[in-house]
Order: sequence, then structure tokens, then C-alpha cells
Amino acid sequence: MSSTPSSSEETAPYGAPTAATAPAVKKVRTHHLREWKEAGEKFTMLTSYDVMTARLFDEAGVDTLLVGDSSGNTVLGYSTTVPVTLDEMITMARGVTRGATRALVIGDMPFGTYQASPEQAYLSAARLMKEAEVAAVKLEGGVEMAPQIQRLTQGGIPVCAHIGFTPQSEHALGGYRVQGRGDAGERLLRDAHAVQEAGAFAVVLEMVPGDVAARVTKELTIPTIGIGAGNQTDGQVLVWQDAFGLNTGRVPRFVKQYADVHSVLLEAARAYTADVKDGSFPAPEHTF
Ligand SMILES: Nc1nc(=O)c2c([nH]1)NC[C@@H]1CN(c3ccc(C(=O)N[C@@H](CCC(=O)O)C(=O)O)cc3)CN21
Ligand SMILES: CC(C)C(=O)C(=O)O
Ligand SMILES: [Mg+2]
Repeated sequence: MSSTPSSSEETAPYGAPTAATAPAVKKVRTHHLREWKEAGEKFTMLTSYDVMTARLFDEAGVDTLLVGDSSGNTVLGYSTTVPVTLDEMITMARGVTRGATRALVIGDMPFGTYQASPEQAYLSAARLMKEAEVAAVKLEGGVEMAPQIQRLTQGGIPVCAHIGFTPQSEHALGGYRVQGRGDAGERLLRDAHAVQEAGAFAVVLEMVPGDVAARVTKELTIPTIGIGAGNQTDGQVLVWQDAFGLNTGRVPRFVKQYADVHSVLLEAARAYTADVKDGSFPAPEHTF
């Protein structure tokens, strides 16, 4: 089987598909995630903040792309996601939706753009859809966000919920900590059921004990997407700069490093600098 992506009608635009890792779906929709859950087939999500990584991850068969507010850390260099604005999210999401042909693109709602009221949430989410053409939005919160989730879904905006450790509430939660241990497990279950009831099509479980995430995944009919939540969730999500080794800072324990992009780019940038300084670049073939 060729691993070269094809844009023909017959062939889905990703390389070397297998039944287990790249279901033969030409364009991923929210209902596909539900169908994969029912079939016991896992799916993937990676963050993406620009057109080139969106194209690349789409070609690889990554099922969903999240334009995460983790861009506050990975693109803009803040220490938290809190300062990220809706305008910044829209600008980045525009690139991602242009790059993705197969993957479902979900835009994160940044802090302060939905918590105030369901109306505020609708106006913010509608901007993400109209101006960046995302297929769905994601927001953080459980029971307390049910009115927002309901308003968006009733207004035609698919919502992915996000419970457990919710980074926008880092200051309220008291740092980066596992959520749902012990008695807090019951609260997490209530949050999970509340977002499903409100109409969410999926829910991210962040930094939740594996056994609790497994129970949530069993009890819910909507798919769960884990990050630091064990291997029993329906899907998995990671921040690409963590997983592929561009981020050389401290990465969370739940990250597996699949590549060392930092070294590749460091080597290339050093070689370019050396070539220019010793006069070997540009060579005649680079000159008009
Ligand atoms: N680069 C990046 N990767 C992420 O996964 C990520 C972001 N940014 N920004 C938004 C949120 C914040 N997230 C984070 C950030 C830090 C930890 C962390 O430091 N975890 C520690 C402590 C766990 C504990 O105390 O129990 C760890 O070792 O996993 C976890 C999740 C996940 N998201
Ligand atoms: C870590 C994921 C789930 C996220 O919300 C983000 O990238 O912003
Ligand atoms: Mg986020």
C-alpha cells in the first residue's frame, strides 16, 4: 500500500491507513467520534495552531485538530492560557481550517469569552465559526457550564466539553494538579453527565486518575478524550510541541515524546548560519 497521500475521490487524504488507527472516513464529523466509540475504535487529537502543521497532521491521519488556547504557552510564550484573546484564537484557527481537509477542527474558547453568560458564549463561539470556520468549539467546565453548552448546541454550534484539570482555572484550582481523586471522583462523574445531558458531542478529561476516566468513559454515551487520563478513554489528545519534542521546557508526566524536533531545527539553523558566515550559501544554483 502506498503511503503517499492522494487527493482522488476514492482515497482518503492520509497515508498508510489501517482499520485501527485511521478509519476510512474522508471528512471527520462529530458523529464519527460517536460511531468510533460504539465500535471500540480509538481516535486521535493533536493541537495545531497554523496551516503547515494542520496539513501535516491531517496527512498523518490525525482525526481531530484542536486549536488550543495552549497557544498561550506554545505560540505566544505566556506562562498560562489566561491572556489568550478570541482574536488571537480566530487568527490561528483560520490557518488550521485551511490546512485540514479530513480532520475535524475544534477551536478552544479562551478564558473570559464564555463564562459570563450563555449569550456571551454564543457570540464568542459564533465568531470562531464565522471568522475561522471551525466545525466545533471547546470550553472548560462541567455542571456550571451546562447552560452555555445547551445554548450553543441549540443554536447549531457543536460543543466539546473539558473537565478534570481545567487550565483556565489554574489559579482557582491551586496549580497543576490531578483532579477527581477520592471523593472528587463523584464530582467528576456529575460534571461528565451534566455536559453530556447539556448536549456536548465529546468531553476532554484532563489529569484524571485512570480508573475514574475509565468509569466516565463506560457510563457516557458521548466519546471521552483523555490527556493524562489513562488508556481507557475513547480518544487521546496531546499538545504537539510536547509530544514531538519542540518544547524543551518542563513537560507534563503524561506526555510521551515521539520525536526530537528541537534537535532537527537546531541543527538546521546552525548549519544555515555557518554556511552564510563562511560564504558557502547562497551557491551558484541559488543565484539568478
Ligand atoms: N505545552 C503545554 N502542554 C499542555 O499539555 C498544556 C499546555 N501547554 N497549556 C494548557 C494546558 C496546561 N496543562 C498542563 C500544564 C502543566 C501540567 C503539569 O505541570 N503537570 C505536572 C504536575 C502534576 C501533579 O502535580 O500532579 C506533571 O508532572 O504532570 C499539566 C498540565 C495541559 N495543557
Ligand atoms: C490540552 C488541550 C486539551 C487543550 O485544551 C489545549 O491545548 O488548549
Ligand atoms: Mg485549552
